[in-house]
Amino acid sequence: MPTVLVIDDDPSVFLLTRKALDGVADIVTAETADEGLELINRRQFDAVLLDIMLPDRNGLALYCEIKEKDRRLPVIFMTVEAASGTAIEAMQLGAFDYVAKPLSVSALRHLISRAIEQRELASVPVAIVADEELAKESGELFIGRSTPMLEVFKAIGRVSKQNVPVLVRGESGTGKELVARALFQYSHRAEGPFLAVNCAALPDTLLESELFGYEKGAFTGADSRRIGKFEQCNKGTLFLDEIGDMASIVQAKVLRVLQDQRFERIGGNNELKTDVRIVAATNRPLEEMVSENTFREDLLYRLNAVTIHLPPLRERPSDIPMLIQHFLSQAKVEFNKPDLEGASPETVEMLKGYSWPGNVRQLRAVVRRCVLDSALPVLVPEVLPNAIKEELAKSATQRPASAIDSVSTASHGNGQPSPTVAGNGSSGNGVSVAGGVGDSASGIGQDSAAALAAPGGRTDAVDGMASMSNEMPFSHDDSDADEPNGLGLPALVDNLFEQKSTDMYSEVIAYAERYLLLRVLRETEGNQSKAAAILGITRGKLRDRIASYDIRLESGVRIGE
Ligand SMILES: Nc1ncnc2c1ncn2[C@@H]1O[C@H](COP(=O)(O)OP(=O)(O)OP(=O)(O)O)[C@@H](O)[C@H]1O
Repeated sequence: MPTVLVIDDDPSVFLLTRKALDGVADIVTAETADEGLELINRRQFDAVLLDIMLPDRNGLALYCEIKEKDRRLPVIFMTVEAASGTAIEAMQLGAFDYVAKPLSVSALRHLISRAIEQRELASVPVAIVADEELAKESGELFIGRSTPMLEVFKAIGRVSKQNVPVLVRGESGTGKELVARALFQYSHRAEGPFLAVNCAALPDTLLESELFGYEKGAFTGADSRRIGKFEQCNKGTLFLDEIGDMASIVQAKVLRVLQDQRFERIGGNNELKTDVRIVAATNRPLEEMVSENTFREDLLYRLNAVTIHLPPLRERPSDIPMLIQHFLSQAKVEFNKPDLEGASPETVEMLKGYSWPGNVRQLRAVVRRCVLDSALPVLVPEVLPNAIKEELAKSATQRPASAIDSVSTASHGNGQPSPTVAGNGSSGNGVSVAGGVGDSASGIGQDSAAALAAPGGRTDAVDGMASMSNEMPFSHDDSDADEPNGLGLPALVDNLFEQKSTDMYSEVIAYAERYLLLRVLRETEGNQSKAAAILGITRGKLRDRIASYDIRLESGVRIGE
């Protein structure tokens, strides 16, 4: 049974708490701060109920001492005070909750049960570590290690130094503006300006003057000449977000800039020249809009010479742990939460399982909200928004049990392990580069892309998460008789004794290794990159091990004869 420490000099509180927690937890009591601290030094508690006004010390001061000993211990403050100041201070310090006396039995029972439950959930090692150092070095990182994101990074590398317009497509919140910034940062124009205009945010006439400027007297209210973004951005990069929302008159003018880099200010006769690279973004079906005559076909052809597609987050769940770590680390620094340790394995699993309709922007918002809401140093599932819990609960009831076991993996026709097996249904071809841009310039290859996304240390925590989320190999129950299920280990050892083996060590290790490889490859649906990440070995080493155990990635992951 869990144990709750109640520190209060009012014996009636002991009685009440005992009644409230009957059958839920044992109670240990202390009447002074010193007595309470001494008990905490001697033994483990699952929650503390702490009075603010103690005879020998202020409860808030004692709270800080308790946290030094055990920062995961949930502490609930009690007070008779009506002033809001202490409540605010207590919550700022990271108290689990704050209740006013007189206490209600049922509310107290509920609150302490919740604290005990969270303490239990938070008592596991964190799956993802919130790392202040990462936040300091990361700045505006563009994160991704999934195959489609590596394709995006490679495409940025291929085209960033080419002076061509780029069209970035993808759902809202997938990082289209980050692509535009990366294209700018890795271009010859990096010393020039980068300006962004959201075409959907401005009415048509305002957008036109924003982009092209106007002369004094061009229209009522134009008291002086105004320089537009195309002029301001000379020798730089202009990001036109939501280009599908641009009115046709503005489309025509933008087309002219794209064709010969010339334009006039509104109300002006002088033809002006500018040298601007345009990166445009949209989530709208521009081809359909062309057939409906709401978007100019010639502008679409000009813009989509190079197109970069950003995949939605649900198609690249392997990026989620790294993104969580990035946002957690940032929030830890920004919200000044030095005690924040990270996210529990269950929380990470839940975040990985959600569909993220708002993509990375939504994930960022959720992580930040959780950091703000969490009273414990470890983010546990309880702090997740209801929308996530509800969706996961719904999909858990709908998922057929057999789905978990089905492994379908691509392979080369020759039956050899495929070096690039695509998991989770994503094509791995997130980027299409058309016309005018050769393959020669490859500024950001796989390695630099990973470096761009993942400064040192980050992957360890992510790998730690992945391996923790798996079952222990030898307890895995696998009914397929052709494959080792780990359960035969004791029998194997017995057998080897019987045979008077002189090579028991390598035989047992080989058995365990084969089982482990198979289990992890099943888990990743044959995706070797993911498997290598989970195992904490390089892909080369994994390929080598797969070959040496003759594991074939065919319609299922199998170990050969
Ligand atoms: N891969 C990523 N790594 C780190 N942060 C990301 C990533 N993708 C998106 N973000 C963050 O998510 C938020 C939304 O990104 P961004 O504004 O680039 O999306 P968008 O696709 O342009 O959205 P919209 O279409 O709504 O304008 C930003 O805070 C951005 O920094």
